[in-house]
Amino acid sequence: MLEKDIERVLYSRADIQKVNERLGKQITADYQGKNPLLIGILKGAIVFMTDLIREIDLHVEIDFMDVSSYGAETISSGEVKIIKDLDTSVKGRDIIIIEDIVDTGRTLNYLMAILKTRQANSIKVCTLMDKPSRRIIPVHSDYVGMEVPNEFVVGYGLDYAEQYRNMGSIGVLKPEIYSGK
Ligand SMILES: O=P(O)(O)OC[C@H]1O[C@H](OP(=O)(O)OP(=O)(O)O)[C@H](O)[C@@H]1O
Ligand code: HPA
Ligand SMILES: [Mg+2]
Repeated sequence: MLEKDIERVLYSRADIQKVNERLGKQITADYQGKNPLLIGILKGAIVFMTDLIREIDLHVEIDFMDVSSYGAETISSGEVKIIKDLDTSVKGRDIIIIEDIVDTGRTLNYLMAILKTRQANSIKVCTLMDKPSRRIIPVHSDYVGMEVPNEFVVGYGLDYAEQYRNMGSIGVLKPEIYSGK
């Protein structure tokens, strides 16, 4: 039903699962003997994060932050604010920020600036998708699932006007969806 609004599927559920397995193995290898704190960035990262953590064969903890810059538009307003802060102290912890997508880089840049002041032992970033063609602020991601073209993508946690987060695949919407038909 949801996929009828999709013009082009970029990644199927099976494609995404393979990416999650690869990222999970990398993180498992890199954090041997550690107990990383995975910080999911609401709301987009939740679907990815729930699948990714089950591919990590380590003791991990999870927490969430909501730092929002987009309204119902597909273009960023440029404004970033904290909607929900962490419940856990990151002092001395090895933290991994979990994002669904890095687009302009504004959200990640803001998050890094905040988290760097909190004395974590290490800070790394794992993003399912990277859209480097849209970057406004240079940011570094340590684990990247896939690079996506300069198109607005939905599904697997990513929304258009809060819809399509529950679609299993990732794709590009038909233009008529934006024009309200
Ligand atoms: O690199 P940027 O241009 O900052 O864009 C990336 C951010 O935008 C989206 O979140 P959004 O603010 O839409 O909130 P949501 O996750 O609740 O949809 C996405 O989940 C990233 O957090
Ligand atoms: N889709 C959904 N949400 C987003 C995107 C995107 O391509 N880029 C930044 N937030
Ligand atoms: Mg959004």
